[in-house]
Amino acid sequence: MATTSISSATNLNNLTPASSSLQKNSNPSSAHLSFSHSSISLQKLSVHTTNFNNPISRGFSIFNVLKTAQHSDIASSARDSDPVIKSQKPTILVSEKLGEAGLDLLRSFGNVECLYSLSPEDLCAKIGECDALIVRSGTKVTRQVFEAAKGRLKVVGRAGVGIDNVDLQAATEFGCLVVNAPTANTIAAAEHGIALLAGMARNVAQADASMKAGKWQRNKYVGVSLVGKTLAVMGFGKVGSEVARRAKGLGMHVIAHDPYAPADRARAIGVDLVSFDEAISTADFVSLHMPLTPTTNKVFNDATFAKMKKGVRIINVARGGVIDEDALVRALDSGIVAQAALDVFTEEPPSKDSRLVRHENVTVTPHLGASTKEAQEGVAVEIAEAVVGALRGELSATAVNAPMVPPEVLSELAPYVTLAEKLGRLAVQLVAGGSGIQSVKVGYKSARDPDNLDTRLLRAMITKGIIEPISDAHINLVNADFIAKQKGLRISEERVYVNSSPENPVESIQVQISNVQSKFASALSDNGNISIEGKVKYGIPHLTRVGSFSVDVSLEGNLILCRQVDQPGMIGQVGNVLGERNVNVSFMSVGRTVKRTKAIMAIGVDEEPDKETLKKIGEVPAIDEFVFLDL
Ligand SMILES: NC(=O)C1=CN([C@@H]2O[C@H](COP(=O)(O)OP(=O)(O)OC[C@H]3O[C@@H](n4cnc5c(N)ncnc54)[C@H](O)[C@@H]3O)[C@@H](O)[C@H]2O)C=CC1
Ligand SMILES: O=C(O)C(=O)COP(=O)(O)O
Repeated sequence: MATTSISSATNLNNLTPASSSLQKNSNPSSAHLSFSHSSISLQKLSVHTTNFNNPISRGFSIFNVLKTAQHSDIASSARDSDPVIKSQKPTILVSEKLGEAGLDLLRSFGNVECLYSLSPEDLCAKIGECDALIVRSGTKVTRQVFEAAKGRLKVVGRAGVGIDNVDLQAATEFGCLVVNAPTANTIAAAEHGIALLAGMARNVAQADASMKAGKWQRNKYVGVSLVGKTLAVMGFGKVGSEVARRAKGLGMHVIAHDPYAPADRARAIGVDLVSFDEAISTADFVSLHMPLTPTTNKVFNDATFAKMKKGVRIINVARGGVIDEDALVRALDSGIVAQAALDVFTEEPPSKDSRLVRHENVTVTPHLGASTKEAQEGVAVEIAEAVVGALRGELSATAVNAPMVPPEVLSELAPYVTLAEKLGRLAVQLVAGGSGIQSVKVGYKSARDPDNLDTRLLRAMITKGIIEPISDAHINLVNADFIAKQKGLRISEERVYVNSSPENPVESIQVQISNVQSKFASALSDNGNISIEGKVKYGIPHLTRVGSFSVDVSLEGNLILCRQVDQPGMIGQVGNVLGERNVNVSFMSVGRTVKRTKAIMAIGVDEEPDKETLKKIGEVPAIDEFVFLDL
């Protein structure tokens, strides 16, 4: 039995329903939940629907979890010719140049707008109309962008590797998935690194400029050889290891520093993994291939240059920010660094009078590492597939800020995901006004080994079900844990082994809200928690227990729960009230603990009964309490 705590709770005032209990004779208008801190009422429970002709409209894809609309050629040509449907297609903004093959793929799915020179203000003004944004390194996707999107932006696709230009924290808070294209430009970046290494060693750029200025300076541009020299690769990931492989081919001795790289991968290429200090102090050439993170920011500075061999040469095709550029100018001036070849800069483009760029021992290129035809086509397709997949509700293998849930797990969990959300929604509607929700316990009964049951999705959906009806938050797999934590909601999970078919990932899900009053006292179990339980039957979510009462109703439409004295004729009496008011009953189920004592009646209704109808139900003599729930 495993219990996972998500967050510790403070008081969750903003999850406090304001309405009071729905005990018998209460004003039926209170049958409609309203909440003290905002104007959100039960009406909010009708799931937000944008409804383009694809599944993102259905609230949770990764978001609503599963793809429901498949993309066929017929469907897409119909969409293209119908102006109404066309306007319902997702809008994908491409803010930097992207390869045609990727654009074609995007166009087959959504309305694609390519706007390549948007100012930050223009981007913020535009983003509220977009479902997806595709950028390269030149667009800063800041918190302001996510704020301006007002919840519409679902995916940011980074057509490349580095995501340092995207505010990931803000993306996560706003429930926006960020995907990148991590593989298609690896070789291009590695080749550019090698080009800079060899070009720098032989002064190719400087000699070229000199000749174009009419000079012939053979003595000035004597270079250094690469063979037998030591190259330190800093960051032994995809690009770094390809640089290492190529440098070995040039006869260099290659060492690498990477705190996270497996030693056997390095050994396989004939590279020694060493400490940071050993790498920088023994190398003749230092090539940078780590990402820009708070840890790597300006990691090459006065102190680290001072540890390097005099006359060292530096190549940077990673990110400008890993170098303190003023310190590099000082190291170049003092001769510690003989030469530098730089593709990337702290500020891009750097200022025209940048001392670093103008330094005679520095070779520069304008962030061209990924800029080969082949890489750009590859990156464009890689990112287009990831963005389209995300918009369809699939979880991308290249998601940067969401847990990976493989497609087979997603499809298996689909009905349980709906069950989880509905149980969350139902449970929160049972909380009485004045109660602050702090702690939710979720129990999964399953025949599966805990390692074989990924509950993140279910937990996210329960969180969604609990929080969305009573706040403005839109919750998905990306932001569920963050928002729960932010709201002081602690969700603990418990998996209980049951001896049933392991074919079913989950036998039942129980949601308990602790330490609260309930507006439907019968929903409280013996331990005082609001407790409901559900199962998936024939692919349809069912409510199977309320408090200590067994019931069996499919979780569709609206639900009235009544507690009454278990006696003949109750179903008929309530049915009559509803029938007279033209409210169609879709199903009914009665559950009791002991014969002829108390029973719970669960009534599914197609229409929402008006106040008068609810009042009349309350007036049926044997009914002790009732509650109307919007699923
Ligand atoms: N100039 C350009 O056009 C391009 C630049 N890049 C940049 O190159 C860098 C590497 O890209 P990939 O190899 O694809 O990424 P990667 O994620 O495969 O490799 C990065 C490696 O850096 C390592 N690392 C992290 N922190 C480190 C630290 N403090 N010290 C040493 N190593 C550390 C990681 O363990 C990882 O192995 C990224 O910053 C990316 O943005 C990538 C492609 C094109
Ligand atoms: O992929 C990366 O990290 C790059 O730096 C490439 O940047 P770009 O897409 O060419 O602006």
